[in-house]
Amino acid sequence: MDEQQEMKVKNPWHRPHIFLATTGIAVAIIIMVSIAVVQNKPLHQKYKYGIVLDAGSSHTSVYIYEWPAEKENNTGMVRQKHACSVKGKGISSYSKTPEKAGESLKECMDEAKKTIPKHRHHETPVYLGATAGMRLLKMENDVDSINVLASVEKSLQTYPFSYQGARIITGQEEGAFGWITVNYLSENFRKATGTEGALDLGGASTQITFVSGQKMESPDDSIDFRLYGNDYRLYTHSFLCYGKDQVLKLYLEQQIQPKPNMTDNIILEDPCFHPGYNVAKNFQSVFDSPCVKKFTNSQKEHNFRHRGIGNWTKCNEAIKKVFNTSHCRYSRCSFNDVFQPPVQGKFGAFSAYFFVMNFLKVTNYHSLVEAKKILDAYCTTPWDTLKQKHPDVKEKYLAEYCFSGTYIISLLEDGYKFTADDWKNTKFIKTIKDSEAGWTLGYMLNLTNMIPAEAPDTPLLPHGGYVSLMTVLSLLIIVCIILGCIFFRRPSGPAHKEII
Ligand SMILES: Nc1ncnc2c1ncn2[C@@H]1O[C@H](COP(=O)(O)OP(=O)(O)O)[C@@H](O)[C@H]1O
Ligand SMILES: [Ca+2]
Repeated sequence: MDEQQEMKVKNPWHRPHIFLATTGIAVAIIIMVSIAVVQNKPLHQKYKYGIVLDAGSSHTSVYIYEWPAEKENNTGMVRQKHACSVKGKGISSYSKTPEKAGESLKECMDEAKKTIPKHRHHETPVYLGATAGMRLLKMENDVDSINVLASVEKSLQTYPFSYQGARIITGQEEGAFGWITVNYLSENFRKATGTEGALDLGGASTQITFVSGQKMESPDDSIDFRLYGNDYRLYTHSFLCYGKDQVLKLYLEQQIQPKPNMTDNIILEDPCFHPGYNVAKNFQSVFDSPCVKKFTNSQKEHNFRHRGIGNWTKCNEAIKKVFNTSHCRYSRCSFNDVFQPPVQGKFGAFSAYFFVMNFLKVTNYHSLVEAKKILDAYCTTPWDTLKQKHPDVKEKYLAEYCFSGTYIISLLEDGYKFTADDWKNTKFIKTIKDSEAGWTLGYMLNLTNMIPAEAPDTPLLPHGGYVSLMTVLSLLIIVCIILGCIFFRRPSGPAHKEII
C-alpha cells in the first residue's frame, strides 16, 4: 500500500456517510443553538405564582394567580388558578376584636400552601388590599383600622410566601386596576378595537373607569398609563358610601324623618321592599356607619318596623334622591359635584353588578325598558312567594335585590348618564376566561411589573412550534449518531480490507 492510499483509508472524512452524518449533526446543533438564543427560553415551561387578598367591606377573598415563568410580560398570560372565600364578614367587622381578623385568613392561606408547589413558596408574593369597608373604619377610628391591618399582617407573615404588605388601597387604584384586569384578560391592549370601561359595585363603594379623549377637569379623577406601547388617559372615580349596602342606608335614612322624641312605634313603608315583608329593625344596626349622619345616639336606641309595599315606580323615584345633581362646579358632572366626561365605548360591569343582575336574569340583551319591566315585576312579587321560590338564597340578598337592581339602573342612568345605547354596550360579567373580574389581578400585575410600557418582542416561534422543532432536531442528531456508528464499525470496501 503506497503512502497516498494509506492516508485516503485512514481519513474517515473521505467516506460519504460519515461526512453526511457529521454535517447533519453540525447543522442541527447550529439551528438548535440559534433558535434557543432567539427564543431565549428553556424547553420546559415553569409556572410562577402570586397571591392577592381582596379584603372587601362584606368579605375577603384569596386569589391565586399563575403564569408561565418565561412569558410574564406577554398580555393575557396570567390567569386565576384558585380562589378561596374567607368564612365570615369583612376584616373591618373585627374592629373591636382585631386578632380575629388575622385568624379568619388561616383556612384560605393553608389552602394556598397546598395549591402552590412547595419549591415556589418563598418566591410567591402575597399582597393584601383592603377597600371601602376599611376606608370607612379609618374615617371612624384610625387606631381600630391600624390594629386590624396589623393583625392581618402578622397572620400573613407566618406563611412561607414572600409577604409584600397589607394596605388600604385608594378608590382610584380600585377603579384603575379593575380596568387593567378587564382589558388584560380580554387582551384588549394589543387589539385595534380599543379598551372597554370597567364598572365595579361593592358593598361600600362603587367605581367607574373608562378611557376618555375629553379634557380632564379634575386631576384627581384622571390617570395616565403607558401599556404595551400605547398611551391611555383614564377617567376614574370611586364613590364612597355608594356601594349597594351603604347606599341602602342612605336611602333608608332619607325615608325616615328623625323626630326629637322618637319612639319604637315608627313604621317605614318601603316601596323597594316586597309586599308582606315586615321586619323589626334597630336604628343602631341599620344606621351605624359614617355614611349616615342624621340620627343622634339617643335616637338610634329605638327600633322601627320595616314594611314592604312593593312599588317599583315609587322605589325608582325615591332612589334617585340619593344622587345630588343640584350643583356642578365643572362643565359636566355625574352627581354629588363630581366631574365626569360623557361615557364612551363598551363597559364590563362586575362584582355586585353581576350578582344582582344575574339573579334577576337581566342581561344586556334586554333593552333598558325591558330591564325596568323585569324589575317592576320582581319588586311587586309578594315576599312569601319569593321565599318559597328561592329557599336556597340568603334572605338578606333576596329581600334586597329589588332595591339593588333598581339602584343599579338608576346609578347608570341618573348617576353616570348612560343612554339606552350605552346600556346595550354594557355587559354584566363575573369572569373573563375563567379569571374573576375585579381589581386584584391588575393590582398584582402592576406591583410585579408584569405589564411593560413597551410591547415586548414577539418570539420567533410559538412555544408549541419551538418544542416540536427542538424535538425533531434532537431526534435527527440521534439518528445521525447511530448511523455514523453503524457505518464506522462495518467493514466496507477494499480499503478497509487492506487496513486489516
Ligand atoms: N350572591 C350575591 N348576591 C347579592 N349580593 C352579593 C352576592 N355575593 C356578594 N354580594 C355583595 O357584593 C358586594 C361585594 O362588596 P365588597 O367587595 O365586599 O365591598 P367593597 O368593594 O365596597 O369593599 C357586597 O354588597 C355583597 O353583599
Ligand atoms: Ca369589592
